[in-house]
Amino acid sequence: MSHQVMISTSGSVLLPPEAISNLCSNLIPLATLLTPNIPEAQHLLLYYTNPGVLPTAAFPIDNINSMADVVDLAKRLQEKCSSAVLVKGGHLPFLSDGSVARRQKGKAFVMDVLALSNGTVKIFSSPYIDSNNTHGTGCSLASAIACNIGFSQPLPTAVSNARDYISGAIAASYPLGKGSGPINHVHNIYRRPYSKGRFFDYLINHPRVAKIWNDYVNHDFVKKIANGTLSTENFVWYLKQDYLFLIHFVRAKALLTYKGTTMSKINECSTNLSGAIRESALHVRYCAELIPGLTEQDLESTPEAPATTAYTRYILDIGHSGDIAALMVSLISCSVGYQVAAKNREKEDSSVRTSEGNPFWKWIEEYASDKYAEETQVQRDVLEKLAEGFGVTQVEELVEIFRKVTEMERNFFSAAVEAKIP
Ligand SMILES: Cc1ncc(CN)c(N)n1
Repeated sequence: MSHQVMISTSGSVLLPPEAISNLCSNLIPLATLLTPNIPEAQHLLLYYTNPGVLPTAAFPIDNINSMADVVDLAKRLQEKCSSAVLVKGGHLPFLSDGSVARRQKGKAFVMDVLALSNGTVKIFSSPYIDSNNTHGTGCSLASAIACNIGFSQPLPTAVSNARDYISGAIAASYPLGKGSGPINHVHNIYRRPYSKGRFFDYLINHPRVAKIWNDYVNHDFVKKIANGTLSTENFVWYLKQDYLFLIHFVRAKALLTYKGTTMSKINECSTNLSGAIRESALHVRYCAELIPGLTEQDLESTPEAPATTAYTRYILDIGHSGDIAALMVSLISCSVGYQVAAKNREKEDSSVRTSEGNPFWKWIEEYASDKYAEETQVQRDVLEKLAEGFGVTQVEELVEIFRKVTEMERNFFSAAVEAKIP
């Protein structure tokens, strides 16, 4: 890793032109990622387009008027140098409508644009923190990304986690010395390994979980639902097993409600209870549509498949032996995973999915719906609030619970694809 500041936060050009050309010819070709601020990105782009004319002063940032301009800058620079490029927007906060905030900093977001060498672009956004103590932000961000890459995180995850770390470090900084104070690098040393409001993201990106989560939310079963190639028999097999699953899921939710010791917690948990009951009624209707004459009693008397037994008993066991946090974590992969899985398929184009005339498409619509999103959001909010008080060992135990249930979700989908129906 090398970190070289070309243009400081205050706009001073810190590298002479010869050094910039050296940087571009010798160092940048070796880099995995460049992390320029906007003036640096403009300087570098100019060098690549016309190496003979290197300005000695920074560009005025006024010529960037929208998010699209930053995306364009990142993409053009990425195309010129072969490494990925993260253009940092800390100098130029945006409003939520994508326009430049200029003097309305309180309402603004910091947007960073990552242009990857495969042509994709990712935009990261976080609330602008109004602080003078931002000294060393750029160097620390680059170092944190490098550390995360060292932990084998994919580049977008490494960037996202490093940004969280930096936001926490700015929020927890002190005005030390004269002028801009430093960010607080040790802000999370004795604390939790995730920032406020990001516990769920921490879970799904955890090295022991990430692959299983990805297999689950991009499972062939859901792909086959989305393109209509699943057999009706396998879909009905799944609906029956899922109906049995939901019985125990609702029981576990009831247990969660029981564990709530304040009226507001009881209220939040019971909202979700009715959501799961609504889901099971939907399954009964689906089954009756696909196989006329099939009743709720038929669903109830279906023998449980091993994947159903394993998953439901595990959740109920956590419900009996664990606390409210453990039970919430054991239930959240189920709720949010379906939403992500359905959304992943819904956003694909018609060459991969078939919504018209596809008897299973309603399944995608249900789990990608705003109603379902509202229900999952309530659960996420409750969990994030709880996560503000988790201890270090507790976090490790919760990761393991989440890993297990996510694996069981994946296995449940696999069982539905693989079921041999006579
Ligand atoms: C097994 C399973 N997981 C999740 C969901 C969505 N609540 C569900 N219905 N069934």
